[in-house]
Amino acid sequence: MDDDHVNILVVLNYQIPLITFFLWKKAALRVCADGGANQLYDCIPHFYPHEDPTRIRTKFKPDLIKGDLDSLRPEVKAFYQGLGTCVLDASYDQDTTDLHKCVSHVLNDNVLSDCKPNQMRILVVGALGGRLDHEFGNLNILYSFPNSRIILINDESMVFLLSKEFIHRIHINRVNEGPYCGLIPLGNQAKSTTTTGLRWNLEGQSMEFGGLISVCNQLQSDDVTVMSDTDLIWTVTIDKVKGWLKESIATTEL
Ligand SMILES: Nc1ncnc2c1ncn2[C@@H]1O[C@H](COP(=O)(O)OP(=O)(O)OP(=O)(O)O)[C@@H](O)[C@H]1O
Ligand SMILES: Cc1ncc(C[n+]2csc(CCO)c2C)c(N)n1
Repeated sequence: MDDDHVNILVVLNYQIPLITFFLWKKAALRVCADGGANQLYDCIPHFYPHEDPTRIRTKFKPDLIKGDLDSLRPEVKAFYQGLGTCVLDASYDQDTTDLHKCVSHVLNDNVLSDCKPNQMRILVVGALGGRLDHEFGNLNILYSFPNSRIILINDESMVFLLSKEFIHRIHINRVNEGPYCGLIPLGNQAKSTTTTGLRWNLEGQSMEFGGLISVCNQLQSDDVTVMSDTDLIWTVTIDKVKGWLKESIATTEL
């Protein structure tokens, strides 16, 4: 997380993980996808039970709410608009998800002056573990914007796409990440994948659903390399005790 990229946080309409508070501090822009704003509004006072709810909600003000706005509650919209949050209605589009609308806006509409799309890292919370159709929609975002840096993240896992165009060298921050990982050929057969740095490396094998897919693999090095003829989903677990999660709420300045 600590490199040259500009972090953009997108909050979805599902349980807000603890790591959100750590990512909030690191983000240059905070976006809620439609009902993601309800989640934020509702959960903040629970995370900070000793604080005045309005004061603490004001501290966690999103910059933007975008979507078809069929989930955003009127009092939540009014509250954040009153604080200056920009609310964008894209209800004319019923073919793409609210997450798609947010990511497309962030990448294409010059939301951060001086920051080009290739400098951005979009961190999405609330994408994993909920409704399965939404979860597939959320994974589909990785395939819809394959040349962008988009990470789905919760307190258990982080997930991103490895494009077949590159040989990937993934640096593992072992304080926060591991020990488990997976390489998933979602959608297509991967005819040949080669890895290093894993307990069960692939050596040119084929992977496909119904046959071999690499789940419950383990990290064995601080650097993992992956080369494949097909885009692959990479996922790695997040250590629940150390690192980011420990820092998450405790160090948030109020
Ligand atoms: N249960 C869930 N599990 C995982 N992701 C979810 C879930 N519910 C919503 N999301 C994500 O949050 C975004 C905003 O959801 P919201 O409930 O506001 O709208 P929706 O009408 O259900 O979704 P959409 O308009 O995108 O179809 C969705 O685009 C999706 O990415
Ligand atoms: C084949 C097909 N399946 C589902 C939808 C519906 N849909 C997809 S994304 C979305 C959310 C809009 O915010 C809705 C309603 C569609 N349009 N086309």
